[in-house]
Amino acid sequence: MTSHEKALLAIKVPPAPTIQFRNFSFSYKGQLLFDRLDLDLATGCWNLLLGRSGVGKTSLLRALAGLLPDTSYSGEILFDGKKLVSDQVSWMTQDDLLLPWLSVVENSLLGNRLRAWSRSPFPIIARNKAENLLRALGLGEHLHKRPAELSGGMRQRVALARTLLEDRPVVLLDEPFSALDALTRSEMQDLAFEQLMHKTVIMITHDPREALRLGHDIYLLKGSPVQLTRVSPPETVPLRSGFSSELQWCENRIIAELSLAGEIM
Ligand SMILES: Nc1ncnc2c1ncn2[C@@H]1O[C@H](COP(=O)(O)OP(=O)(O)OP(=O)(O)O)[C@@H](O)[C@H]1O
Repeated sequence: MTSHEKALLAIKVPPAPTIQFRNFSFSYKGQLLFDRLDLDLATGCWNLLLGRSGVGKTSLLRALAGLLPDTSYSGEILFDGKKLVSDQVSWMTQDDLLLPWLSVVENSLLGNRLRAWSRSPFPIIARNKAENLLRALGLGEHLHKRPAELSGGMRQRVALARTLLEDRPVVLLDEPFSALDALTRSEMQDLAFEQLMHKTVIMITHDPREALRLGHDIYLLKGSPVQLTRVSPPETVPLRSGFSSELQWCENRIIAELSLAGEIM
């Protein structure tokens, strides 16, 4: 390996920043979705968001990604006490956004390509890393296929690979495992959890059990404007599994909290 290649591999991702919403209000077409929200998200942890469809979960991710028009919100979202800097956040949206004319590997490296890293002296390293990750995601047989040749679950895994390869300190995941069968879902959760160790992850799910498996912190979004309730999962570390009475109790509590507020997911 050349010294240039060693230098590239030695590049460290900056540590996950603290994230604070301060007095954050957001309206969409006259509907006040968030009203003076104050929220501190745990750094280097998985923060899970649950709530009924349309309550405002994706809007919260959009706000974190810096994608809300300036005129639509007030208040602040602070990363280590400052405004968002580009390259801090990667976002896996509900739609996989794969480009139909690119192969699986090329789609997974889209971020590199857009930043013209593919013209850097190290395209082989990036490509090898992508191919290894895609193999770990069970896509080894499909590296050179186009998205149209893949199932929904496979496409979702390519989108997950692209997000993981971005290697940003803050990762936003909008229902990343929803198209997967139960076994693949559990395997992909394990892999994503390992890959995103020490990053701040904010993930939306409709599945209380998934939230309890992965979450260091769990937030329920209810009502309009949104009220956030924090639910503490069991003391054990994620990836929690099995059917312990404590997990069952927490799952029942989440469902009860959302039903009490008339929230049906
Ligand atoms: N850019 C936008 N385009 C369309 N609708 C929006 C937009 N931003 C906010 N909204 C509206 O804000 C509300 C919250 O939407 P949001 O997508 O945040 O909900 P959600 O909780 O993520 O829903 P789901 O679980 O169905 O994805 C909805 O009524 C939605 O129509």
